[in-house]
Amino acid sequence: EEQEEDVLRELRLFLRNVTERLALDRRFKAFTKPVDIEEVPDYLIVIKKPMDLSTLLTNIDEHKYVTVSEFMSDADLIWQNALEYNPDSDPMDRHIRHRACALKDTVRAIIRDELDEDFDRVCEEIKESR
Ligand SMILES: COC(=O)[C@H](Cc1ccco1)c1ccncc1
Repeated sequence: EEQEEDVLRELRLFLRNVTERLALDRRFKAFTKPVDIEEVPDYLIVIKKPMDLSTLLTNIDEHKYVTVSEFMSDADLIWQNALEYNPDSDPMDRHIRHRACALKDTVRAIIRDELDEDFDRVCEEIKESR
C-alpha cells in the first residue's frame, strides 16, 4: 500500500546516500565501475558475479532492493570479488586487498551507525509479505 511505498522510497534514499559516499572515497576508486573486461580478459572466468558501486546505484534505482540485507549481499560481492581475483603477494594485489577490506569495514560501520533497526524490521516485514 502507499505507506509501504513510502518506506521503500526512504530505503532507496538511504542506500543511494551510502553508495554515493563510498564512491566519493578515493580509496574505493577501483570499485566505482565494472572491471574492464578488455583490460582483464579472464575476469569473468574467475568472478561469477561481478559487482561495483555504479551497478549498486543502478540496482537501487531499478527497485532491486526491498531490504538492507539484499543490498549488503551485492555490496559484499565488491570486496569479496577483489580478494578472490587479487590473491597474490605482489604489492598491487596487497594494495587492492587492503582497500577491499577497508570497503568491507566502512560499509558495515555505516550500516551499524546509521540504519535504524526498527526501520530495517519494517523493510523485512514488507519483503516477507510479498
Ligand atoms: C576491483 O578491481 C580489480 O579487481 C582490478 C583487477 C585488475 C587487474 C588488472 C587490471 O584490473 C584491479 C584494479 C586496480 N588494482 C588492482 C586490481
